[in-house]
Amino acid sequence: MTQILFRLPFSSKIFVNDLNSENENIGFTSFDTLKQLNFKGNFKEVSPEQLLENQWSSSDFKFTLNDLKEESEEDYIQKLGNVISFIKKNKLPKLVISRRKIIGLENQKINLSQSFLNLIKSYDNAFIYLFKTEEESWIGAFSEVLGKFNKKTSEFETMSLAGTLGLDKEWTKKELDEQKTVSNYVESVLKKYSSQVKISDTKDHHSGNIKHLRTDFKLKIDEEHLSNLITDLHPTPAVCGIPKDFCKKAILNFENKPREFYAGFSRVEMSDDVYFFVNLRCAKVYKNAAELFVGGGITSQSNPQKEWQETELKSEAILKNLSISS
Ligand SMILES: C=C(O[C@@H]1C=C(C(=O)O)C=C[C@H]1O)C(=O)O
Repeated sequence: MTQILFRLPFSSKIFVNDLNSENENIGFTSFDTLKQLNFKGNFKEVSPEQLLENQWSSSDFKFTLNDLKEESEEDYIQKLGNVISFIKKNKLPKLVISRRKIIGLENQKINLSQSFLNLIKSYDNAFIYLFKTEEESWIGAFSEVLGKFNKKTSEFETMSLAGTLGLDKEWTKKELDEQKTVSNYVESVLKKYSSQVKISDTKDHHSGNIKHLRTDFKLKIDEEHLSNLITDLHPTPAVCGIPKDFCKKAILNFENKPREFYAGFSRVEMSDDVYFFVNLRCAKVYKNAAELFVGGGITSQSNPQKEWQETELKSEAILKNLSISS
């Protein structure tokens, strides 16, 4: 059965699609935009207790991950060395590279309903979701907004989110430049849609054990331009790079497999607002394993060892909330 559970940022309500209508008010688009997955049904609120009455477990899935071998730290660090040479040669401000961390589940299972509830408790500011179809299941929790459109006021909001450090560390030029690249890109796209774009100061954005730099943008747009604007914005240099198409090709060459829904985006239509969230801090769950997708912005200033550690830190966002048992 194709079902999705979700909770919007700063909300206490959990929704499930009720399968009773043909409406498709929630869906996901893959990073390369070639795959779309929409869920039918109206949204029905459910309580945590109701969720736990009918628990989703990885042991009920039929799909398995065939190749459980993951990219080693050594291989990833070596690859990042090549990425940095490529960035220098092509004078790229930034290129986002990712990997998959694999958690094998030999004689173990993940209680996905409980994991979803754990994520809700951990991340008040995040969009949290869990879905399963006949072929795949994903779970994710992150707070990066690609767009939020209010149907009554026509106000559109987005953010530039980049740069990653532990909570106790001080920002350096590397992260400030990296985030500025994203802000400049977002501003240049938004200016095509309005001459009045409001831009906030840049501030810290906390996400569990790490922090990012964030700038907010607001403007008014015609509703008919919403989907073009989203297509224009995606993928931002927070998940891809500059120039966009050149970096998309480079990502395909450097990464071993397509990103699927990782670094793509979701669309959630509620009565007043339409939300688009960047799908980061997420995992694809199989009967025998979970694949955690993690990446980071690489620049000519990057230190490969630190970039590896950054992906390890990011993987904890989901990993420490997975309810795994034998
Ligand atoms: C690419 C990821 O995160 C993105 C990249 C960041 C960075 O490079 O510092 C920070 C936040 C996200 O926009 C990820 O979580 O996998």
